[in-house]
Amino acid sequence: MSRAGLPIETLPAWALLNDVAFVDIKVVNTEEKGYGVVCEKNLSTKQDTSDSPTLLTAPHSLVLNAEAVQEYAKEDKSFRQLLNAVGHHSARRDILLFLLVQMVLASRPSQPPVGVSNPWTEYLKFLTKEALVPTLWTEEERLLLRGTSLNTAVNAKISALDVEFDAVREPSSDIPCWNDMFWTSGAISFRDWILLDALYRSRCLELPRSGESLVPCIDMINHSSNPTAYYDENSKDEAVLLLRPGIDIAEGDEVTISYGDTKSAAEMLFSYGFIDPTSTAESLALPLDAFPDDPLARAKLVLFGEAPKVHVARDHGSITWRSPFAYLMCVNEEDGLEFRVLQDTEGARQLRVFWQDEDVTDQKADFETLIRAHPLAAILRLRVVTVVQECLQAQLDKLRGSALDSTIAATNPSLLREDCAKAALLLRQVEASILETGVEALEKEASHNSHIIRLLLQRCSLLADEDVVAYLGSMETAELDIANEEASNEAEDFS
Ligand SMILES: C[S@@+](CC[C@H](N)C(=O)[O-])C[C@H]1O[C@@H](n2cnc3c(N)ncnc32)[C@H](O)[C@@H]1O
Repeated sequence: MSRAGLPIETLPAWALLNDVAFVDIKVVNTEEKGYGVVCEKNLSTKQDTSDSPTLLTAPHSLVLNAEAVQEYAKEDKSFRQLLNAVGHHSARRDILLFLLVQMVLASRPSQPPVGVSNPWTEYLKFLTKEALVPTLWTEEERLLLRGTSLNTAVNAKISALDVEFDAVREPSSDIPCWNDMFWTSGAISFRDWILLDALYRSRCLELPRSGESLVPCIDMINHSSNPTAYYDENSKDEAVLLLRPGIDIAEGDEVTISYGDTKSAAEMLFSYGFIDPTSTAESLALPLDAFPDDPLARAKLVLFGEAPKVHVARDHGSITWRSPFAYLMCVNEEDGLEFRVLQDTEGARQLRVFWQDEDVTDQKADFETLIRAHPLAAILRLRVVTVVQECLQAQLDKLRGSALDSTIAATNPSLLREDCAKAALLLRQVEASILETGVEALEKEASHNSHIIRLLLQRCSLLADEDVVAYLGSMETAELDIANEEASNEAEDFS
């Protein structure tokens, strides 16, 4: 759907009409970040201990959240029909449906109306440049993400959006005007739905009282790791932009906020379409597969209830990791794990998990603590460390095995936008570096753990236990293989 655009120079007039107040700041076209906000005079909060100066105020009536969507629906019959047919699923989906209606209105000013115009219909015309989030990358560009933690996530998101678009389209066929838009004229496409999702994700704010919301004009503020401003809601429920304390900002300087200082490079690229190397937390999340030969794998996955992951983070060079599922994955019946299906008082069947005969269903994500009292705790922990290490190593191998140069060489360069290639390269470098440090740290942790186990076993004469000996034996063989490999690599070093 082609959306009409409005020049940014007309935003002050829109703001005036809709009670949005800009104080000493204005929206400009920046070089690389699309629109942004700059100061119109020098401002300082260095000396002043009074309240932070307000730079922008937007009335509560313009804050677009789930509640506001319900209010708009009261005024607009065709939107209400659409919302009742396919909405009330989540705040996000309701807001996307509202934006869809505004997008239709903005693109078909002379056609028979679907929906009622409101300030958002015009405001959308200022947002013509979409964030380059990977769901909007071409298929060729998405190949640049192979081997990164985003590869599966982006493809899964596109599939989920496809399912969601169908769920929106199907019931709308019973409403004549929407049947025409979605089916007969085909004016609304899947691409439009992807665009709306990207727009929402890259501009959504978390307000203290209104929750997940879009706020016109405050969504023009770009991100920095050294932000000069922050947003909030005041006592009149207006959304406000405030200068941070202890800030000196000169006329012409950009005013920035933080989009989240704990977001990883992959999360920043996924949600906002850029990676700021100075501000991303050094972390990544990888999917973790259950053991294919584990007879309890299905029960463990059902009980766990969310996609199993390994989270790795690096802070000042040292690695921390977290993977609640890895702990559940590494315990079995012989260790004291048991699944039972129990019937509650209303007759519903529930999957419960028992550890050492105790119902620990409520602690399913904390087997790290539960295993501590087990006589073979050190061995269980070693299993987990090995699983996590293998997960990181497999990801590193994937990343190295899909080098960016060869992907670019195999693709028609005119099909790749420079910004996408640059962002993919940066993501690959960041993730490879974290994975390398992670694999090294986990190797050390595994070898330290097996050393401790050996000492413990010697002390307890547990070496008689055949299973333990066999397990340690296989660990040792693997370690020996690595050592031999290293020795043969060294032999090629003629220096
Ligand atoms: C909330 S909007 C900010 C206004 C936006 N620049 C515009 O033109 O409408 C967020 C988008 O701005 C861009 N952006 C914000 N901060 C950035 C930064 N530090 N570097 C590059 N792009 C940035 C990204 O495209 C991001 O998805």
